[in-house]
This record gives sequence, structure tokens and C-alpha cells, in this order.
Amino acid sequence: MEVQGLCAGYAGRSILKNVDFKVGPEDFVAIIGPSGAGKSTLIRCINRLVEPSAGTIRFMGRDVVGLSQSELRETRRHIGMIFQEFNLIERMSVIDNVLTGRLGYTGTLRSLFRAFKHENVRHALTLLERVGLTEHVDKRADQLSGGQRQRVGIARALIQNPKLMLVDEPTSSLDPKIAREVMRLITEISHELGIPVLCNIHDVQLATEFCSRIIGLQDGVKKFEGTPASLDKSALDEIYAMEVL
Ligand SMILES: Nc1ncnc2c1ncn2[C@@H]1O[C@H](COP(=O)(O)OP(=O)(O)OP(=O)(O)O)[C@@H](O)[C@H]1O
Repeated sequence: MEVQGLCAGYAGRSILKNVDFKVGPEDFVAIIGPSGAGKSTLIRCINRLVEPSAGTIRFMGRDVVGLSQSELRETRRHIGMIFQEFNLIERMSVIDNVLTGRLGYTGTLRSLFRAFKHENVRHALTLLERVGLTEHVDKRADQLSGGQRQRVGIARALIQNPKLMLVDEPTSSLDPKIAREVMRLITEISHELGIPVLCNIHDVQLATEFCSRIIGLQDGVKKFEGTPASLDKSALDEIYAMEVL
């Protein structure tokens, strides 16, 4: 995926300013920066949950920004998303929540469950085993802990067979130990399945520990891009310069 000259905002207020970067096939890219820097906005522009006001987003050989609604639906099938608040359907079982990840292919919930394909169910069970939830497949989502809920969110994103994962603050609702486990799981799976990841994360320590490349945003401007090793004090000062402590 290649982003060039990306600008976006809300109600005439400019947030992202001319952001450029690439995500290669083996990348796990973290976006860090102070609160309000535009990290979530950037992630959400990639699949046009937020509409960019300028720039291009090349993905699978096309510019996402110029796609029609039906083309966008088709493209979104290839982009898995993991959310801070998990976004599960609380009263549904774990496995049914995972199967909703196939909605991009089947259209509606009813058609999804009517057209329950055995291969999808098998795939869901395999993914739930991989994320360590085999014993919980029939439980309701609201009976799980935060870390378990995020594991359901990961399996739901993976059942799309995505070519890119967008991850929006996956650990903010979790305690530090569980947050580290969840980051480790996402990193391992990304390597195992060869799926590149773009991950918005405010925890710099987790970003440097798990990600292959880091982008630092400040007030919607890219102030840093490099490896975790090159994220030194002066780079951090530059990214967080305007943060009031
Ligand atoms: N839907 C919206 N409507 C209007 N303004 C918004 C909307 N979403 C975000 N903003 C504003 O855009 C700016 C960037 O928000 P964004 O959530 O992208 O930042 P962030 O870097 O992810 O912050 P945080 O780390 O606090 O989540 C903030 O000033 C925020 O208040």
C-alpha cells in the first residue's frame, strides 16, 4: 500500500496534512504520536471510513480514494480491521462473531447464517484455536474478558483472508500484561500468514518492541519514519514536542 499527499479533516478543520508512506508486504508499521495527532484518522482514511480530502492511496493496484461505493465494498473485503473497543456483537456467540467477518462476502447477517458454509465454520474454528479460544467458541461475547474479546476481534478480521490489516489502538482497553500478549499475537499471526499491518498505537514501548517500522505524527504532519532502533530521544522530542505534560 502506498499513501501519497494524504489530507483529511472534519467539518472544514484540517487534521492530516500531506502524509506520505508505504506499507510493504512484510511490514508491521506503527503510527505513534500525541493524542489528537490524527493517528485514528489516518488509519480510517485507508478504507475510507473517513473520506480523504486530497491524496492517493494505492492498494492492490488501484487508488482507493477514487473507488465507487461498490468498488470500495469489494476492496474493503481485503482489509481486515481490529478496533480498540473490539466492536463485537455482545449477545452473539464467539464463533458467530468471527463469522460476521465474512459479511463483506455475503451481504447481510441473515444471508450469512443461512449460507453458513462448512468451510467458513471450519476456518473460524481454526482461527479461534490459533488465538487460543477453542474452549470459548459457544460462549456469548459478553462473557469474555477484554483480552479474550480482542482475540475474537483478531479472528474476525482474519476470516476475511485480508491482504492488509488496519489496527486501531488494539491495546488501549487492556491492562499492560494482556496488551503485550495481544500485540505479540498480532505480530506472530502477521508473520505466519504474511499479512502486512498498519497499527495505530499510543504506547511507544509496545510500538518499538513489536513493529518493524514507526511513523511519528504530530498535529497531522509526519515528523518521523524509521526503524524502532532509530527512534531516539531527539526523534521522540520532535514527535511529542507540542505535548503538554
Ligand atoms: N468524527 C470526528 N468529528 C470531528 N472531529 C474529529 C472526529 N474524529 C476525530 N476528530 C478530531 O480530529 C483530531 C484527530 O483525532 P484522531 O482521533 O485521529 O487523533 P489520534 O491521534 O488518534 O488521538 P488519540 O490518541 O487521542 O486517539 C482530534 O482533534 C479529534 O478531536
